[in-house]
Amino acid sequence: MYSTAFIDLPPLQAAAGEVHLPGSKSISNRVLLLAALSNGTTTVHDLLASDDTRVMLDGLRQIGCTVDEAGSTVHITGLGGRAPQSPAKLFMGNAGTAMRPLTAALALLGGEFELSGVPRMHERPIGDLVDALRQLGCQIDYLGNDGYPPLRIAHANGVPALALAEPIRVRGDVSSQFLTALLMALPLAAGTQNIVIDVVGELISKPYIAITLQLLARFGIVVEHQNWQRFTIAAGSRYQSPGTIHVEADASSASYFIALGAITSSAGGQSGIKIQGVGLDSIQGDIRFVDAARAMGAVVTGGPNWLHIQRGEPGQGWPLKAIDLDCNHIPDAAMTLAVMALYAEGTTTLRNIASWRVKETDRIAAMANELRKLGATVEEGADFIRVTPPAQVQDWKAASIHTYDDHRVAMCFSLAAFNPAGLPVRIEDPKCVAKTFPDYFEALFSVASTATGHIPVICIDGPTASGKGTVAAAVAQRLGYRFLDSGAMYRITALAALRAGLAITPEHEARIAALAQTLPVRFEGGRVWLGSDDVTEAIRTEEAGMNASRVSALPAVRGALVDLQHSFQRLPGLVADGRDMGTVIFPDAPLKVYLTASAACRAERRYKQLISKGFSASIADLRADLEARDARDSTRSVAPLKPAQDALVLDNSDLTIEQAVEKVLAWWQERQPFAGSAQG
Ligand SMILES: Nc1ncnc2c1ncn2[C@@H]1O[C@H](COP(=O)(O)OP(=O)(O)O)[C@@H](O)[C@H]1O
Ligand SMILES: Nc1ccn([C@@H]2O[C@H](COP(=O)(O)OP(=O)(O)O)[C@@H](O)[C@H]2O)c(=O)n1
Repeated sequence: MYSTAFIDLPPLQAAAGEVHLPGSKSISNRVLLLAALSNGTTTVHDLLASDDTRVMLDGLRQIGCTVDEAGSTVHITGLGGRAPQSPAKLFMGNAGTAMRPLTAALALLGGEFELSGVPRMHERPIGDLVDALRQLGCQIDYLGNDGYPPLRIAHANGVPALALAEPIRVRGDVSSQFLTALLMALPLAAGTQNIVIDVVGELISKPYIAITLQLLARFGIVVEHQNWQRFTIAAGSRYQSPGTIHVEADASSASYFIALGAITSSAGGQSGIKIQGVGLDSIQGDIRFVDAARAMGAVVTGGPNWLHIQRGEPGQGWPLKAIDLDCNHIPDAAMTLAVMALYAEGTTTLRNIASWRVKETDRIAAMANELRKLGATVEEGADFIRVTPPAQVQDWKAASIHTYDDHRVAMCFSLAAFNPAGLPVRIEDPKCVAKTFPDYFEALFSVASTATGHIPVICIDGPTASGKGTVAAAVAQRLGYRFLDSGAMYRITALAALRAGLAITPEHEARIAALAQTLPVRFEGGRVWLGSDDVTEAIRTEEAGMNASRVSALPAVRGALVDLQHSFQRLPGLVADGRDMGTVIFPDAPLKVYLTASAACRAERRYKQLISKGFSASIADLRADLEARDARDSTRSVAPLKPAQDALVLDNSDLTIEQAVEKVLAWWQERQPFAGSAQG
């Protein structure tokens, strides 16, 4: 996940490959509860890992279900007719998909329970559900405000006799979750008679009730409905685990990759985007986004658990066709259409989207603002948005996209990075995607590509102990860029040579170079690996530094390490530190910094660094060593240490680390084209 203040997407050109999307939240929590109510053990694959599924799992453990977790696979042994463990106090966080169905299920299972959540949960209504349960004869008390959690289910002496002869009435026009809760709980009470639920008022969010019914069927419960107003659970219904169940990937999350396939040409010999985990027969309402994408020109094929998307042929599906669509059935995914409209010929109108105004943010206003920043012409109304793309390539603008703490704004605007003007796009507060898709940008980068020249590189070169490594790593972290510690390559090569019994001398140049060419080096989680050896500490000694300096003077070794260093230039960008990053390895880098400090200052820094790690050291010796190393690095014939002609020199003798980092970031920011950046 990118937890940076912003992420700059370089201009992207193509996309191809396969993505696995996280599981749907609605399906995940329903499946967990149904498994808990069933007989036998259910293996749930591809469960979404999120706060909301966490509270459900914890709650189920508390009431006596056995839950074994192994990554995204969870094994749950349900109650299967047993009484739940009670009394229990359950904390539901802010998960409506846990609070409501558990309240109904526990009321019908018997026992004494208190259910509470975060303060915001205590402001979310549950009165309509409690009214329906009380109507049945359940004893439920509010512990705070009437109509809201926290609440107590007071069935210590078992479930009271339930009034099932008459239809149970529940309101359907506030939240469909109340009906879902009853539909999942009432099969527990099905005896010799049918159970009937009548919806009062027009039922909203029918696609979510459809998900509930589909999943109930997987767990052996058949529910008939008449026009979504009357639901009948058959007499004798009994929960039965299906054994194994896969949680579908989130269909709303799929919309970004469907759009990606629709607007990009293929790359690297691969053709189109393949989405794993959700298919054309998905039970989620947002799968209908596929129809809209097809109407705009996308070529979509699919099977039971996958989708494949390709851009249409020029003149047929590309550029995209503008559409005029009622989006009431796909409110969340429709935001993606508003960004696809940037790649369409003509004006796209998305109608019947009033609900956008009351979501995470006022989504109509947000989309209109940000689309305009990119150069589009946008008209907005109470319940529609109309988007006309920039007229000419030169009318596109480089924009810093404000994301309003709305995951969907962040994800859909990333698609603007494929603009024909070749402009980068800044996405502010990228971590807001964590709500449904924490690794969204990683997934995007795994399939998107661009010319290497478009991937920005910041070079930080300089003498030993000037703070290059420290500053470069901090700059990389702040920008969400990758980090190349090129010195480590030489340190590892020297270590590998010595371990292979090769003294570091010119006679061994060819053999050491051959070794460097196939160096089995990996950088993972802050550790450095040489084959299966963790060499993180071994390469950091002063001796290892000296050996690195010697090995780095061998031209063939330098040549052998070029490709390895170039391979670090990947999306979204790179910060590289060393001696010749700006002069030799990345000569076209848009920012080169030559970081230096006085010899006295550097000797002292190194001294402190070594002492703090528990090594003994002498300042005088260190200074002599570093001056010797500077001399060798500066006078060697190949790639000597010197500032690149276009490097900005930063003497940080009198700066703190933070000041040096800020200076480099300020220089970087000056080079960015974003207008109106909030965080620049
Ligand atoms: N501006 C600075 N002021 C004070 N100490 C610094 C500064 N920059 C770096 N240091 C410290 O100096 C030491 C050497 O820095 P390092 O990044 O390892 O240098 P290099 O990669 O150039 O050899 C580290 O302990 C670091 O914390
Ligand atoms: N791009 C690079 C990086 C390091 N090196 C060599 O590798 C040695 C160790 O590099 P380093 O960056 O890890 O060393 P320090 O600057 O941290 O002491 C340096 O003394 C250089 O001789 C190089 O020649 N070219």
